[in-house]
Amino acid sequence: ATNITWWHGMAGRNGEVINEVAQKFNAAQSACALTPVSKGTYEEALASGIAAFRSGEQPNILQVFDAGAATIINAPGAVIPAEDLINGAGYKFDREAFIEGVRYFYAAPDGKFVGMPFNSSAPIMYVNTEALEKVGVEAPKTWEEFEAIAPKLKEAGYLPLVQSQLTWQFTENFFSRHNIQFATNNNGYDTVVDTKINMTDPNLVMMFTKLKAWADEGYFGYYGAGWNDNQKLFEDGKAAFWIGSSGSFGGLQKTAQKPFSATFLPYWNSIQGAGTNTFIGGAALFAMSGKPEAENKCTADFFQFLTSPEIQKFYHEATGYVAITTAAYELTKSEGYYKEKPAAEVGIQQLMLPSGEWSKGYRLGFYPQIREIMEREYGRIFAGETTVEEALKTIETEANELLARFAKTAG
Ligand SMILES: O=P(O)(O)OC[C@H](O)CO
Repeated sequence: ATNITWWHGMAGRNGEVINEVAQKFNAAQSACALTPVSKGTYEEALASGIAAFRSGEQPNILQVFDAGAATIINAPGAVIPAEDLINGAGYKFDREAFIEGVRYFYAAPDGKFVGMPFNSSAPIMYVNTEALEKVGVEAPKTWEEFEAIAPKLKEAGYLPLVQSQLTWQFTENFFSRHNIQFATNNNGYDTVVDTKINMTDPNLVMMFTKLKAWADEGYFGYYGAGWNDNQKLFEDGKAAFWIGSSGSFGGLQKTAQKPFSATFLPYWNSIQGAGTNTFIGGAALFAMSGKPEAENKCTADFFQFLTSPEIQKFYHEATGYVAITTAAYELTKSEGYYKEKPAAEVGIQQLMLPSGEWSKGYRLGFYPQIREIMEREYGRIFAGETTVEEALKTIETEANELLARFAKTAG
């Protein structure tokens, strides 16, 4: 068989499921043997993949997360667009088979899929149903409703709110959920040249001012920037709400000590036009160039295998990442899975909420580094070392420097 490798950035339950997907592919045919290799986090997988490409040691397939989209799509000659690879192998790539949210995110400006959509997610709100029943309150749809019930939850001994990613959930998706422009040049999708980020938006200032006030009042817990730093209190049943990835659903079913449900990421009712959809999180798979023909054919076979409704459904149900093709979503629905597990449908429903001009996410260069700046400054806000205004201004200034630098490297 022809051997191909797949570098990824997943751990825990989601890492196990990657191995199961590879086993299914290997069992389904005999021409190709796929080996998945964990490279650590998403950030580490991207960095390893780019470094390996420079030294000619790249894997056949590299998983790249949303924040790395601009980096990989603008890396000259690093990848073969998924669509070209699949069509070149004799399959027919069907853009329309994919749900709308994934159609543009990893695509070139002309709509061609550069990345192969794989694990797509939405930031949703997980709900400790026992806590809500005890206190006699409903899960909030808006942050105003959250503010109204937070004192009651605290009074009953619960930490009202935790989250796992202030960058993705309270920054990038804040702009989507409230339909506010995040960056110039069409949120960066049109060009990398002279693109500037909008971190000093008064609404974002308000969101972080509220989070800090909630933290001071004991309504919100912040335990660090690591994605796993903040979910334990929810798993243990001590927090009422946790904003997490829909892709954490599979793992949470194993770790949650208390029954839970899920609902949409809240928004501010006071912000006009709010309530739009969030954009897809998670990651896509990129076929790296410089590989022999036979290996590329195996990569194409694997990508094609991934689009089958059965594999999609398996992956969706095992992890909580959304079904990325309409056929897989319909298949899952028709089998009654969401009747049994309504929380598993929340992610895709949130992606399918009415969209707005600015709810489509962003494409910004050096974005993993920009997130590091955000994490540093957000940490300083909660440690009381800076004000929200100062922190956001610092992020904006440093991010714009990085964006200008990226425009130069991308030519
Ligand atoms: O936890 P995931 O895989 O849904 O990813 C969340 C973000 O999109 C990562 O940037």
